[in-house]
Amino acid sequence: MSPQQGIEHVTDKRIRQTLVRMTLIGLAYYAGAWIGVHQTITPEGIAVLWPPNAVLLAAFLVLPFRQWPAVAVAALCAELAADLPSFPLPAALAFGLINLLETSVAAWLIRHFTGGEFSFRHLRNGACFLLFGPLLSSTVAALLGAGVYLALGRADSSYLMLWRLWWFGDALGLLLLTPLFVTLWQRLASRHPLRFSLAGGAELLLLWVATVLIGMLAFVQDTPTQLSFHFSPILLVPLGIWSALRFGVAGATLTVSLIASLAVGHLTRGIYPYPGIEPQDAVWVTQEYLAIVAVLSVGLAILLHEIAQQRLTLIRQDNELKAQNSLLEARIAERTADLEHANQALQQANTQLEKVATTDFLTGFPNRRHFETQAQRELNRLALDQSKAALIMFDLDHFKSINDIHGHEAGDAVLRELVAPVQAALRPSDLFARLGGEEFVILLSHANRQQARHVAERIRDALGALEIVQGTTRIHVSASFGVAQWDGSADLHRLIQQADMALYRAKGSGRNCVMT
Ligand SMILES: Nc1nc2c(ncn2[C@@H]2O[C@H](COP(=O)(O)OP(=O)(O)OP(=O)(O)O)[C@@H](O)[C@H]2O)c(=O)[nH]1
Repeated sequence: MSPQQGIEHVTDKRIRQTLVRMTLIGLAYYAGAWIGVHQTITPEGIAVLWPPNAVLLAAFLVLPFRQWPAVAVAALCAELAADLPSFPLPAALAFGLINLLETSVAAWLIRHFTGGEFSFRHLRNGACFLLFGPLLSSTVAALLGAGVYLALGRADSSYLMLWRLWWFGDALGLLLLTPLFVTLWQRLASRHPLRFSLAGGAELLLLWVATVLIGMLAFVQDTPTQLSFHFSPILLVPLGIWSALRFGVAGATLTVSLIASLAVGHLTRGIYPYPGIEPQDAVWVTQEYLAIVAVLSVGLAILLHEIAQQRLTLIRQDNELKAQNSLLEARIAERTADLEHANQALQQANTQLEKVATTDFLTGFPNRRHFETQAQRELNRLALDQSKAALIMFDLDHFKSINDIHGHEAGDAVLRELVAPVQAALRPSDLFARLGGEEFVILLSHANRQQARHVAERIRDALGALEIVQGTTRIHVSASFGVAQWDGSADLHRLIQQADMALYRAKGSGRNCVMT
């Protein structure tokens, strides 16, 4: 299908739809007018309710604005068809225009103040309908309609009486039938027009059977000789409430319509419900009664629907909130895990950094800086205890020659391998560090000069026995030692200086010896 053909197809479909709707509305309007004239007029000539305007208002409420002119034409034709046998053309035209004005103004105001798609599902919509429909538009239309009646010269009533007749009939028609038509229209247009369970159907049947039975008794003016119990129309109110509670707006509008048809059926046959009052007043009271039943039942149904909707919205919002909460919790857990991970990595990096900062990279033993910190702390502790300590410094002999002869790598290997025998000669509490180059230092806690000298000799022997294998070469080393006794007050640097001077003397005395 080409785009042009597509557009034509859509246009044809719209025209067809509009024509079908015009026909349906015209027929419904005509049927309403016929029922209004033939089925709702009491022997006193009072039209209890006027249905065609309810058809028109429902159409204006549910159809798009662009279809309003078609609706108006259909309604006008139907009005003329219904009126012309009994009224002259100008009067029929005037009635049609008044009805159109009443319903279109009401629909425009209702839709303007409710916004969006209209339905009897919100209290605001119900209130706007009540205000702008039966209360406002019908009142004003009745002023015009009564004027036309008076102008025709056929009425034997006063203008005020004619206005009241018109208003009550119109308003009651709108009140009882517009919610029914709108709700049924929307039900039929929806995907699931009828959703009924067997139990629900049975309950509805019971409700309507009860309504018919009570209605047959309630709208009859009984005399004391008939029944000792007076069936008042008030007995039907609980049934209206029942329908609202159990069957929503659709059920309530149908039940109210059933009650209305029972009431109207009796009134038109000259049977009046209220004992002791004039027939005309009984009609007024019945009209008021029907209006109250309609407002109560349909209003309650709308209120319940709105509460249920709000409950659903709350549940949905609550679920969304819960979902967002769990999402948030998951994110927080994720972030916390990330943070813990980062924290661990940071701690590892810190430990690594601290190790690098305090360790000699070649031997893996404390470096000078770390030794100085540790040793100073140890001396402070020993000073408090008034304990002894001694310091050994040793330096490999002719290390330069090892580097020169065997290479720097071999020199490194010597430095690495001497650590184990030195450590083996020490206690775990002794502090051993590489000061730099081929120079090492040892702090011996609780040791005097003599004990330190023994340790130094033990290390010297161990180093002398050390054989470092480099390929085919075997390297032997010796070291010179300087020992200093801590005097308990001198600081670490002075102690190192004294040991260094002793070491210097050892070097001067031919090396491979211990000097104190
Ligand atoms: N392989 C190697 N050599 C080092 C390292 N640190 C210092 N040296 C070398 O150690 C040597 C020290 O030489 P000197 O200070 O002359 O001392 P010596 O040759 O041991 O002579 P005396 O101490 O007087 O017996 C230098 O050649 C430095 O380059 C190191 O980490 N690895």
